[in-house]
Amino acid sequence: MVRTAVAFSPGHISGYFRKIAGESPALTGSIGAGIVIDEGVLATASAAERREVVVREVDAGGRVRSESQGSPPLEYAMERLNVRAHVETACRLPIGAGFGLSAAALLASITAIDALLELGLSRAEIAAVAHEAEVVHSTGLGDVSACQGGGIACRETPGPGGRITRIPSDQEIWAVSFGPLPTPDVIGSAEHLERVAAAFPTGCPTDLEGFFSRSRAFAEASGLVTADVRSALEACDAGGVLASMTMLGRGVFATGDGAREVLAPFTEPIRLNVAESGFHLLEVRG
Ligand SMILES: Nc1ncnc2c1ncn2[C@@H]1O[C@H](COP(=O)(O)OP(=O)(O)O)[C@@H](O)[C@H]1O
Ligand SMILES: CC(C)(COP(=O)(O)O)[C@@H](O)C(=O)O
Repeated sequence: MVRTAVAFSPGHISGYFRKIAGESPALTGSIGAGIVIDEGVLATASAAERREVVVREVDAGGRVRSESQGSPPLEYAMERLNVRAHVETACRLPIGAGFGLSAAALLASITAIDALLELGLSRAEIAAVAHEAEVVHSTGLGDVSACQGGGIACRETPGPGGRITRIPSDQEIWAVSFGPLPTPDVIGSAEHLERVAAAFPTGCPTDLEGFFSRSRAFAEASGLVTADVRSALEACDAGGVLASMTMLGRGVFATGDGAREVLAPFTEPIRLNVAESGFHLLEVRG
């Protein structure tokens, strides 16, 4: 039997963020808040002579919807660790749509590689490599920080070692995705970042409602709302449903009575729960 290690990381819907630029990738990141979600990325690592990554998007029944080879941030992380491995990732949520899957893929894959090759990395070391890969590849700023634990996470200082407060919640979250919004296009643009910084709300939320109101105010002031997102937000407003835009994706997330019904006419809503915990190893076989 081939020896494999399997790990999971939750994804993260960012509600609002502000880039904090530091002198190195480790000191660069974002502050802001988001929901760590129970859907994310499952990574399976096995021994290989080269660095190989297979990325799969699967449906609710586990059937493969799309398959591709390679993941630049993940290959960067393997290079940084000076290891070779074959990694397969699987996710049910769409990639690039603001569900923090690049960070989840990194955290799950590095955790699996660490177990497979018995590298002895601590959680903080896994998060540090994942965060550096995100920053270097402009695929995220605060998702790795958030996905170290569960809840509605408010990041008060940048980087995976930063100060984070977490509020647990058993409220259902409903999300729709109209397609990707490439993260590098936004966080690599000085103009976008300036507007995003000016839109940043003050203080950390103390409950889900406070998180939604801050997220929505940010989305409106950020200039990032697209026409399809606008239509869904207006429908939520008309139905008295708390909602905002998935940062950074062309999507909407909502909560409370009627959220699913209001979003259903747009495209199939996805049901999510607030995660209870962060990335973790599931098993080592063989
Ligand atoms: N499930 C995954 N497995 C491997 N790599 C991934 C995965 N999801 C995202 N990535 C990497 O991250 C890049 C997209 O990053 P980004 O636009 O930030 O997506 P997201 O919003 O889902 O985090 C992809 O091109 C790929 O290199
Ligand atoms: C919003 C974003 C910069 C990107 O998030 P995603 O597109 O999901 O990778 C996130 O990392 C954050 O700092 O809040």
